[in-house]
Amino acid sequence: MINIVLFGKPGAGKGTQAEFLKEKYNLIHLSTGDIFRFNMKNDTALGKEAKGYIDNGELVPDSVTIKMLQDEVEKNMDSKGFLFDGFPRTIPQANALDEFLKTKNWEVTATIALEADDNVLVERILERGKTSGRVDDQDAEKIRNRYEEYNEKTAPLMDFYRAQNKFHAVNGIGSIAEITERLSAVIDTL
Ligand SMILES: Nc1ncnc2c1ncn2[C@@H]1O[C@H](COP(=O)(O)OP(=O)(O)O)[C@@H](O)[C@H]1O
Repeated sequence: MINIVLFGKPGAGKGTQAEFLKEKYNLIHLSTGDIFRFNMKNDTALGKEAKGYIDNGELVPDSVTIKMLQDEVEKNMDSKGFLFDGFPRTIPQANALDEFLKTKNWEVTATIALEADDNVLVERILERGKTSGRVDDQDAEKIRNRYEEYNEKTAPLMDFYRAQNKFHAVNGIGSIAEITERLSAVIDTL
């Protein structure tokens, strides 16, 4: 069982890299952002609840997100491991994940951060916004809000995982293939 948390600011490339890593290591990719967007598109109760927060670049409340994530893990109990993308994003989420995995006799194996400069990331998001249809990708103020949420609520997770000796960082600037190689180099040591 190998459980990897992909970590990084909005636009860092977590989703792009997860697509390659899940094939290479035979992991289930759980992207909370993708799950929320799927629910919004299908207008489910969960989608309706999350939409206001997401469109404004705010985090969805922990209670909603934690429950959703646990349900997705439960649906994939026969997997060889998970690639968590966009979760945890707060300290309460990280604690909930640890406790939940413990009930299965599992744990977070490692957290790997994709690092890149804010200016590069904002450019990437605006570029993605031209085609993604994501409301939260198209407006500079909403993007700024996501960075504020990240700095305030998500950045403290680096110390949380460092304290457990589970934090690794790789340079997120380069070609997609180069970055997959850098991530793989870390995963291969686990
Ligand atoms: N773990 C989470 N906790 C709370 N809200 C979340 C979480 N994951 C995703 N969301 C919501 O979904 C939005 C989009 O998520 P995602 O696609 O992962 O964003 P990004 O490209 O900004 O990293 C977030 O801005 C937030 O509103």
